[in-house]
Amino acid sequence: MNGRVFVIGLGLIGGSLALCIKKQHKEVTIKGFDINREQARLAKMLGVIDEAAENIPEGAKDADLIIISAPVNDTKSIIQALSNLPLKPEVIVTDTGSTKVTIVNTASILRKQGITFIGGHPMAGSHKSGVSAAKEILFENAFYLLTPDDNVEAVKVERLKEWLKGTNAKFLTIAPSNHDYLTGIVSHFPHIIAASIVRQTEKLSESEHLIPRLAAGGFRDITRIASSSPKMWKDILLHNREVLIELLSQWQDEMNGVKDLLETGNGEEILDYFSQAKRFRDGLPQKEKGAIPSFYDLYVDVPDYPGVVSEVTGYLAQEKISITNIRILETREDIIGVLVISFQTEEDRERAEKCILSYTSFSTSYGS
Ligand SMILES: NC(=O)C1=CN([C@@H]2O[C@H](COP(=O)(O)OP(=O)(O)OC[C@H]3O[C@@H](n4cnc5c(N)ncnc54)[C@H](O)[C@@H]3O)[C@@H](O)[C@H]2O)C=CC1
Ligand SMILES: O=C(O)C(=O)Cc1ccc(O)cc1
Repeated sequence: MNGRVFVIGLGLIGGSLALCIKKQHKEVTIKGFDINREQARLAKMLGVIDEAAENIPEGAKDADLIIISAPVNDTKSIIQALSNLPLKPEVIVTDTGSTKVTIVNTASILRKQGITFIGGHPMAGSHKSGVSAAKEILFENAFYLLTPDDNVEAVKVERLKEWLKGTNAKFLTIAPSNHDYLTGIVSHFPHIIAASIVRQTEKLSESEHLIPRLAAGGFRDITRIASSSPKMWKDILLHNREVLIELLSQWQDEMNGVKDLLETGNGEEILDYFSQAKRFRDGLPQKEKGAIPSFYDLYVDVPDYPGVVSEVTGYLAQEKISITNIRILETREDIIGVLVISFQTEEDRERAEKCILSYTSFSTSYGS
């Protein structure tokens, strides 16, 4: 496709979408604007956008596609600002916000002026923020939820999907309220729980100084998302209050149930509690990237001798397999047990496994 794209909010998601669009549609010109001039400057320097706009009116006036990728409350104000501007009549305006009801309602102001707004939410990301974390592979295989109104022509939705084809995401159309309910369950609520576990641990560590050093492995896995942008999550919680309040009530009942199990000390029921959780967790589709994306992790059981980590990464480098992350699961402090190496694609993980098995006798697995 040819034309002009304007991205407002040049962070992780806006930057990644700009990269995807440029990869697929080489002829387009991508302009960007960020309220934080440093992010805009960085976006231009990294080649994420072609030009930085001075302000929203300048970037919006001749755009064929406008993508708003700011925190959800700022998205509301940006929609309001766009509604006061002369836009191309055929422009498509979309957003990437993690909530949809409030945003889609706010966008009725654009619809009244004959401007097409299609709510969007690419359900992949990370706890990192900012354009420097942007990558064109971020949305590969992830769900990309779209919430067009009934009066949006199907051809416009198809055009938006064509613009976003380079994401290699799976598009799914859904009603805004259903969106907020479902993402409340699988994405927003887990963020509250992760933050609450970290906060409880922080309080307890005031009197137990060993806690931060012991908080490895599972603690880090379950709390990774507590390192996400506080501003972004403040906005999301405020937009999805009702759903989250209901989920919190259910969670409190769930926790009271666990407390009862502990008080009665019924081993059979405790076993059943964990077994049922394991059954559902193990049954989740592994190839699917959900709201909480998994990277393609390879677990390598390594013996503990000096240089074992660089030995493994050296083999991968020889075969030109890039890794996105590497960490050590410690079974005992200072003793390497398992290396967890993350890859961007499933294919890279498979190649890496073959490579490690051919050079070493270490055992490997995909975890689950
Ligand atoms: N981080 C994630 O994993 C995901 C985030 N989202 C949603 O996408 C949106 C963007 O998130 P990220 O890119 O992660 O955040 P980010 O923090 O990396 O980037 C947001 C950018 O928007 C800019 N911004 C804020 N107000 C602005 C305004 N009025 N005008 C222009 N720029 C403005 C900020 O300066 C920042 O550079 C949010 O609505 C978020 O809920 C959706 C999917 C995943
Ligand atoms: O880092 C993670 O695992 C996330 O949870 C990413 C994420 C954040 C917000 C979304 O709306 C969708 C995905």
